[in-house]
Amino acid sequence: MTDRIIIEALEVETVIGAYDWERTLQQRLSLDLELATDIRPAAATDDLALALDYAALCERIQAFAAEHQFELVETFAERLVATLREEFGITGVTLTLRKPGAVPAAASVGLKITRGRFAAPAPEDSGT
Ligand SMILES: Nc1nc2c(c(=O)[nH]1)N=C([C@H](O)[C@@H](O)CO)CN2
Repeated sequence: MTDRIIIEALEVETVIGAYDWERTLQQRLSLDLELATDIRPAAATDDLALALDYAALCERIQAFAAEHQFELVETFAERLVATLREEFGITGVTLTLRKPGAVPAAASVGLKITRGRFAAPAPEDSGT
């Protein structure tokens, strides 16, 4: 299964940074996500209840950003992806995180991680 829900340039505000001055203000992060899913049950029924709801995902990501304060973007990314996988039952997530303005000479800096799997596991060897 290779279907994916995508979320692009989702902006969140959070306290994040390794330096003292960063502990006292909110900074903006921009997030791109690809989330493994099988769209066929939702497509066959036209029923949101059977879909991976991108609006609910965005709301949860905004709440996660508001309720946590990390020093490193690495920690934010790893913990966010673990939370989404656990709460939404998602097998695979790719997250690109950008912290615009962190390095004035760069448009943005950040990271990209993939956790879990996007393809269905290979059928088990029947032994024949
Ligand atoms: N790999 C990382 N490098 C740096 C991070 C980070 O989170 N991961 N953070 C900083 C500072 O907080 C920076 O964003 C302040 O401008 C520096 N390097």
